[in-house]
Amino acid sequence: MFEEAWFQSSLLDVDTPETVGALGTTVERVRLTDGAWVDLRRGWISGADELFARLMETVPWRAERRKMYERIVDVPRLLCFYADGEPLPDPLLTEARATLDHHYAPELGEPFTTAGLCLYRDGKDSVAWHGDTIGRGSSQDTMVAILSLGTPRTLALRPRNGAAPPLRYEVGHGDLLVMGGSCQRTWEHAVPKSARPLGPRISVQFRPRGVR
Ligand SMILES: O=C(O)CCC(=O)C(=O)O
Ligand SMILES: [Fe+2]
Repeated sequence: MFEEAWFQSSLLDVDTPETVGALGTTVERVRLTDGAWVDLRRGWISGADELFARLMETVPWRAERRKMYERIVDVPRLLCFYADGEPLPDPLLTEARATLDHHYAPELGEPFTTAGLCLYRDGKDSVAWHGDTIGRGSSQDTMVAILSLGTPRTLALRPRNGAAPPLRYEVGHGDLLVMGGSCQRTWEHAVPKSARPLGPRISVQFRPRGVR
């Protein structure tokens, strides 16, 4: 139902063939404080309408509940996690990951092995301020590469020490944003709720083993 609304308002690129673009010099790096950085590659995947539709359809999206401040609350987005060694839900994501590995392996020193998928059904879905610090990201430099599909949303970043104002990146259909260096432990990120009626967004987070 909600995907129809999004397609009616977009029909962005139905005639464009699905392509995972090159990275190389198309990636723009923004250096943050404390050894954190963000890479941006707008329009990395073109012709991604069909990919979006396939993921909506084929991923076994799950609602989760979590304990927060002594209460059990609904997680405000749907989730699906592909562990190390599990096949990704779409061949285009496998190709995207191979392209990331080719570009980042020299700097990262290891491949991206897991994929976390989030579905933000509308503007009320969100992720609160956090760093991906469940695993090694709490103590080591690492990378988290995020592919955005569907409705553009704001990905906000702020330093944990409060020394700089938050940054806001509008991440759109087919865009790649990579958080690197110390970003998970020295900065936090969030996808804030929006008061505007928004269509759905899918985010695919590629992470190395042991980063969560
Ligand atoms: O949706 C996004 O782009 C970010 C998701 C995120 O930060 C997470 O799942 O850890
Ligand atoms: Fe995160």
